[in-house]
Amino acid sequence: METIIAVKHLVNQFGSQRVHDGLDLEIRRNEVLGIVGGSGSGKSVLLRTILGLNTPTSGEIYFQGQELTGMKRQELAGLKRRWGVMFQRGALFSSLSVADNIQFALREFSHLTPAECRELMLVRLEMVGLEAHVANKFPSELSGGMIKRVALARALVLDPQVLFLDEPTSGLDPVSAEEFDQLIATLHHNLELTVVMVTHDLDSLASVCERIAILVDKRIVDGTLAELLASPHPQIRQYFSGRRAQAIMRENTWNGMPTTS
Ligand SMILES: Nc1ncnc2c1ncn2[C@@H]1O[C@H](COP(=O)(O)OP(=O)(O)OP(=O)(O)O)[C@@H](O)[C@H]1O
Repeated sequence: METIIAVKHLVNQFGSQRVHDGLDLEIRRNEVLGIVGGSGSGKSVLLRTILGLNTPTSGEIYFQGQELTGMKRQELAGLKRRWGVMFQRGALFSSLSVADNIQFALREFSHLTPAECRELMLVRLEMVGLEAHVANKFPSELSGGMIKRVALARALVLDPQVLFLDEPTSGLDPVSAEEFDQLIATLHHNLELTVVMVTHDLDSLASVCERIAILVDKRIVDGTLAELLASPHPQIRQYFSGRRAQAIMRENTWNGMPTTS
């Protein structure tokens, strides 16, 4: 499968703390990649570096073969318009209605008329399973699950090639989290989206992610969930050894899924 984003030889150091040390990662077109790792292992810093929100100590990021690091700001902004990002907790503008939150980037970056923007906004609302009347509400009037869906609609508004999700199911009850996972899987399938999600949610890993990149020893080890569960690496074993992980492994019946007992 074609590589759409490549991270090469990435080093991130804050003072004396080295978070990434020669990290390589390939994101393949049209896959759902889960990024996992223990608390403080550097998942957010990795995501922020790929998104251009953190300047790395050294290393390169490529998008469709073009090196982003060192690219002119305007050129970079043009390329990144093809990326949708859903930050943790939604990060909606609290003073704007749902409609205006979703239309924000459209107004800024597209040449659509206000009527066309509204129409596209309503299409995105429907895509994420929300009814049209939600458009008139404000973030404070929404449930946690609805906020996530609005944030997802906003991330999809410019028709991205790549969708980045930071802890998409955090704070949701198990039923809402499962529904959200299903929504992501459906959108991935219908829109042929490449999806990159940082998550602690083992259900999401099991049900949505086709490949998993785990941060260990300041670098990435990647594979399918089955491959990582079979890994002899002590930190990977430790990450997946909790009772919750064991329960998920028992509940799921993938072909060839090994057990770690
Ligand atoms: N801007 C910064 N300045 C200094 N240290 C930072 C900065 N950003 C992150 N760090 C440090 O880098 C390390 C990795 O942080 P990061 O937020 O990427 O971890 P994480 O894997 O996302 O953790 P969690 O799962 O708990 O959110 C942490 O020790 C953090 O304190």
